[in-house]
Amino acid sequence: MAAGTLDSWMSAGCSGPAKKRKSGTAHDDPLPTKRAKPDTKPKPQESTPATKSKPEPTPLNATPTLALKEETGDIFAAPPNTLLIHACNTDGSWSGGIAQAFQSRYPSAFQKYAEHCHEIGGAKLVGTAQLIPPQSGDSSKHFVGCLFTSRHYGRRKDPPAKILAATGVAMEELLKQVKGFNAGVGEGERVGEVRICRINSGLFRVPWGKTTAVLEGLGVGGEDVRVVKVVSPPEEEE
Ligand SMILES: Nc1ncnc2c1ncn2[C@@H]1O[C@H](COP(=O)(O)OP(=O)(O)OC[C@H]2O[C@H](OP(=O)(O)O)[C@H](O)[C@@H]2O)[C@@H](O)[C@H]1O
Repeated sequence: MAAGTLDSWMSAGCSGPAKKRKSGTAHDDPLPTKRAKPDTKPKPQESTPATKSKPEPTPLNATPTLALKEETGDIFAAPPNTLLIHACNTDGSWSGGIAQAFQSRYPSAFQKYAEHCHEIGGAKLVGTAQLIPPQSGDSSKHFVGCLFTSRHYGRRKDPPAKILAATGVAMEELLKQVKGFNAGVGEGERVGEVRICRINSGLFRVPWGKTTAVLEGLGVGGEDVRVVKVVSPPEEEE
């Protein structure tokens, strides 16, 4: 299922949500199905009846998109219930880059991730996400969000276009998982702040600006999460 979703997302140009794109990009939406209702109301002060051929302007904020707020600091120095997001391979390895730091801080979350990879594994996981709630054995009460953006790691990592396509659908899925999780627990247990590192830009070698464009193109109209903090160490400041 994930592969089909990913393929359709890629064929849509890898620059925003594929299936659920609403009215954010007017130029490639020639059939405004949402406005299919016949307009029976008389239009006051319509001077030229021939205005039908004129495209209706897309209302501002019709589809809110994900906002990224860049900050410098330590992503892990976060309040309880913060969700920390990073990019993962599907091989069950957090052995390099920031993933290694996740493994040492959240060994129980790592176990959940590794089990998930071994149970499902392979191509089926690419373009999906895993929300891991705080685990009692871990050092901080943080959620870990895994975006499966490449099947493998190292020299066998996926090419950038595929990683970017997987990133969009994986993030959409993660936001849905957050909404589902929040709906089932009390206020004190819900996901609070959401943080992400500059995913894909290190070992996966995808320029951060390309990932930013994908994430900022995601529609978040129905989601609990609309803002994500991008927290980077000082040496990455631009
Ligand atoms: N300790 C630290 N504290 C704070 N920020 C740190 C940091 N270390 C690195 N960063 C920054 O965090 C961003 C992402 O860079 P990364 O290279 O981590 O990840 P990526 O998303 O490109 O690639 C994912 C694959 O890397 C991993 O390692 P393995 O393949 O398992 O070996 C995974 O498992 C995946 O497979 C960049 O801004 C880094 O500067």
